[in-house]
Amino acid sequence: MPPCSAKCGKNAILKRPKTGDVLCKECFFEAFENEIHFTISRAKLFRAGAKVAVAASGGKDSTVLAYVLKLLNEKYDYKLDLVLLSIDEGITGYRDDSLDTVKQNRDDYKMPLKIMSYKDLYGWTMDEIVAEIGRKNNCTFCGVFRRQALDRGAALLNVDYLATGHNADDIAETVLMNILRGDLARLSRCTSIITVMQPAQSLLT
Ligand SMILES: Nc1ncnc2c1ncn2[C@@H]1O[C@H](COP(=O)(O)OP(=O)(O)OP(=O)(O)O)[C@@H](O)[C@H]1O
Repeated sequence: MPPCSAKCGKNAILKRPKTGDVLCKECFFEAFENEIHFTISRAKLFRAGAKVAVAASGGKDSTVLAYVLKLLNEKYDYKLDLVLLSIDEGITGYRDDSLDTVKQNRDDYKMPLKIMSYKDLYGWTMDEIVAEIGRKNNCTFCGVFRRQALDRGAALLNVDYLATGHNADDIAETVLMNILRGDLARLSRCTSIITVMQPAQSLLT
């Protein structure tokens, strides 16, 4: 293994495609957290005292998002009130498992958690919808319902911002999809690895 590019004396464990740096675990964490802090502070993403809902799916992206926002909030004293917001689509064997991870995030990061379910909001679980309409286009319906559920959850919690987690692959996929659709307006807006939105705005932006 080559030595860490940050010259900390340790051996590197990974090479960052973004910069070409080879880094040890500790220096990668530091570089990653510094970049996110730089993005937040340069763009003035949050105002001090704001309430922020982290959209928590239990997957890796939103788990990292919750972790890093909590860490930076404490380290740089953003003065944010952080809460977790999860949507239970009612997909047996999928979301029920990942909600266990979200509950673990709640306990580990000591953040309040609000779970909103399709059943409560719309009267149907996703399993019931699929039983009725079949699997064709079910992901499209589910995505639209989820975005609306997140907006409604954000309004209910009276938050100022809703933060969703996305990685570079997600962004590349979105850019390619927008190119294939010829959607230049959306293409030009796709710039950040963390998308932070006002709850009143559509999550489709
Ligand atoms: N059921 C959900 N409840 C709350 N937030 C969600 C839910 N599903 C997705 N999100 C939010 O939207 C982001 C992008 O979701 P997507 O379905 O693309 O999953 P992903 O890229 O695999 O992210 P993750 O690894 O966090 O699941 C998530 O990181 C999360 O912030």
